[in-house]
Amino acid sequence: MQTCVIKIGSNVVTQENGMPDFSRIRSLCTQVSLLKNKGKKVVLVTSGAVAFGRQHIHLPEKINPVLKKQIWAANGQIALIHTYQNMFAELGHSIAQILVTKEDFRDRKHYLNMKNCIEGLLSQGIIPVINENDTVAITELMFTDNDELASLTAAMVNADTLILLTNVNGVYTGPPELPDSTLIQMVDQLTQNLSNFIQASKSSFGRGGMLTKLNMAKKSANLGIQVFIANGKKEGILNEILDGSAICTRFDPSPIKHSPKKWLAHGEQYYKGEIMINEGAKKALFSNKISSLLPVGITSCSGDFEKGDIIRIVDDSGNRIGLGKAAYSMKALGEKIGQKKQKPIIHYDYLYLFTYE
Ligand SMILES: Nc1ncnc2c1ncn2[C@@H]1O[C@H](COP(=O)(O)OP(=O)(O)O)[C@@H](O)[C@H]1O
Ligand SMILES: N[C@@H](CCC(=O)OP(=O)(O)O)C(=O)O
Repeated sequence: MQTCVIKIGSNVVTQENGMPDFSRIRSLCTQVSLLKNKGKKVVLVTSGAVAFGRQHIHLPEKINPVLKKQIWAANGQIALIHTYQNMFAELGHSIAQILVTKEDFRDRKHYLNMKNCIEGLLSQGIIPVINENDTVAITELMFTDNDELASLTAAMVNADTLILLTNVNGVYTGPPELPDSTLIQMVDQLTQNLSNFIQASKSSFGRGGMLTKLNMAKKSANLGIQVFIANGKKEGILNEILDGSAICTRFDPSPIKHSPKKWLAHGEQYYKGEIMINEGAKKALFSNKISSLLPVGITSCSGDFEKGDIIRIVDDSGNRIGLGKAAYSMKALGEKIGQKKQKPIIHYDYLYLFTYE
């Protein structure tokens, strides 16, 4: 482990009665500090703004639930980040707050700016502490939950490890509280689909539940990032993960993907246009040879994309094939469709095929 993104769930930073769990947060800060002292780079993604805010701000029942969440998050984020700031300061570390929305991952420029900032912080030994900007991120602008944000962050900073800390030891074969349920300790490419094991239940402050954790863990592992879903309430868990003794679920990583492909892997909700390709182009993309996508293999395009936007590729039956970064705009492509000897619309380095998943 060299660069690690650690996601701390709402139910890790709160007690069962919903009050902030300061001793747990202190323990995690101490554990992170130990990792840093061993030379590891650590990025934290922490939930808890809503849970912290709810403790201090009492709102009338009739207020719209979305507005309630915005108010609690806007208030609670202050206490949450101060808690981390004070506790890390006692351990001799500086932190930085980064609040993000999905929009920041959509645009390659925003994405690279954010990536540069986080890398800059890491190079100065500062711990980036990330949360979703819940005051602006509502409905379709929202990440599924912070597990998705953590997984996007791990891909962005080229982390080799992603740790999703929650209140159970990992993924079980049934409800974790039932004696028949067993912990799945290792997941790899050959492991059968686990989603049937997951119950819809989640913590009272959490959002996505175990299913998002599972999906995000699989996606990250496919990009070459090793993932652990582990119990953040367990004392010394980070050190146990580091020395291999943790009782948790580990997702074995596939070979590492090139960095732009990692950005694209999470881009399915962000694409701005779609291009349909013919059978010959499909064969070329899926062959063992490194192939960029050329206009000659394109039969039609739709949407409105500019150079640098993410575009989705479909085959002539409309099946989704992959995503890519447009090398030029939809307008420029319109004049080249079906023509030979034109510049690739998607360069191989910026092409992500869904077969990787
Ligand atoms: N098969 C399963 N294995 C493990 N946990 C499960 C499973 N099915 C449902 N869960 C529930 O998922 C919860 C964790 O998800 P969530 O509440 O979103 O956590 P967090 O707030 O840490 O993101 C656990 O507390 C557990 O009750
Ligand atoms: N941004 C929200 C986190 C929501 C969320 O994803 O919670 P969780 O499922 O516990 O990680 C907050 O800080 O309250």
